[in-house]
Amino acid sequence: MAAAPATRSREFTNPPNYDFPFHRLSQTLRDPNKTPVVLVACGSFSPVTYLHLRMFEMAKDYVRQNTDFEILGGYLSPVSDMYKKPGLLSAQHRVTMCTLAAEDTSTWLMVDPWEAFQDYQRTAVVLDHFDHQINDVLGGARTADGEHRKIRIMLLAGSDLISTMSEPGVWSYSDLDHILGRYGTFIVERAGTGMDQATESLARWRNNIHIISQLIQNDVSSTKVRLFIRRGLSVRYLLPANVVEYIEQNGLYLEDAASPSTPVDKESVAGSSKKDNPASTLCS
Ligand SMILES: Nc1ncnc2c1ncn2[C@@H]1O[C@H](COP(=O)(O)OP(=O)(O)OP(=O)(O)O)[C@@H](O)[C@H]1O
Ligand SMILES: NC(=O)c1ccc[n+]([C@@H]2O[C@H](COP(=O)(O)O)[C@@H](O)[C@H]2O)c1
Repeated sequence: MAAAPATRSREFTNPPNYDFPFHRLSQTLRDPNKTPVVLVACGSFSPVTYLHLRMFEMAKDYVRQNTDFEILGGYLSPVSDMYKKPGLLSAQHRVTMCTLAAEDTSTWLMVDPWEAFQDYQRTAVVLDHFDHQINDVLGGARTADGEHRKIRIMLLAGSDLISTMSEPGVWSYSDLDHILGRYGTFIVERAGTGMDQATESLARWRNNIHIISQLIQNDVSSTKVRLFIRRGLSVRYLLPANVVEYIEQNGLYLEDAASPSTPVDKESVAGSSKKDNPASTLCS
């Protein structure tokens, strides 16, 4: 297993009026023999879909059947507007849609707006922020006997995101070592990205990489949802009903491109390409 990298700075910049959400975080470990874990999914969520929410359920099943972890909570962390990805609606709308989705469809998912409402933050820093809030500020978890346990933060991602970790220039080595060496990840298989390709060159952290097969293939993507809306097609049952209503009420995604810097014809129903994404060169 890779050696844990040195601890980073614990200085974090919070957006104005920021409070870390923990109303659904369990801080009691049911099984004292297990390692408490919180899952964090980073992404655009423009808009959030049922697939984003299902990733957490898939991870929960996987964890119960294959690991000695116990999941105490899950977070969606929408990326900052400064990420400037094509189709990225304002953070305000994306955070609201994620909150509507999580509150309405789940009992254990929360939305953390920390990353969304400030300058772009690298994923390694986002995970450090969660570690700080959950372990340093909230004090981690306790067993039924009152014994303290540190909660492990782990990244939950689709295989397309993980495959970018093998692309030159997108992630720095030290960030990868921090994310995969110190925290670890659950990778949900995604149509169009082979797992071998996705985990190519990440072998040194293999003990911290858990691969989850999609037993029911579902290839909903935010790109397809945006395209459907622009074409006047229904997106009902691809995302939670209250999110569909919010999109309709606010007339979202009707414009040709949410990002003025990127022509809309770079998006296709087949999915967005990281290579076309100006935000994809993000090494520190
Ligand atoms: N259908 C899916 N299967 C597996 N993982 C998914 C799926 N859709 C999204 N994810 C994962 O969810 C996370 C957040 O994704 P993101 O917000 O980029 O959604 P997206 O649908 O890929 O968006 P876009 O189409 O705008 O690129 C990423 O880790 C991504 O890999
Ligand atoms: N170097 C990095 O930290 C790095 C590189 C690429 C993507 N990411 C993150 O991955 C997520 C990608 O989201 P999308 O799949 O919507 O592009 C975002 O949260 C982004 O911040 C981080």
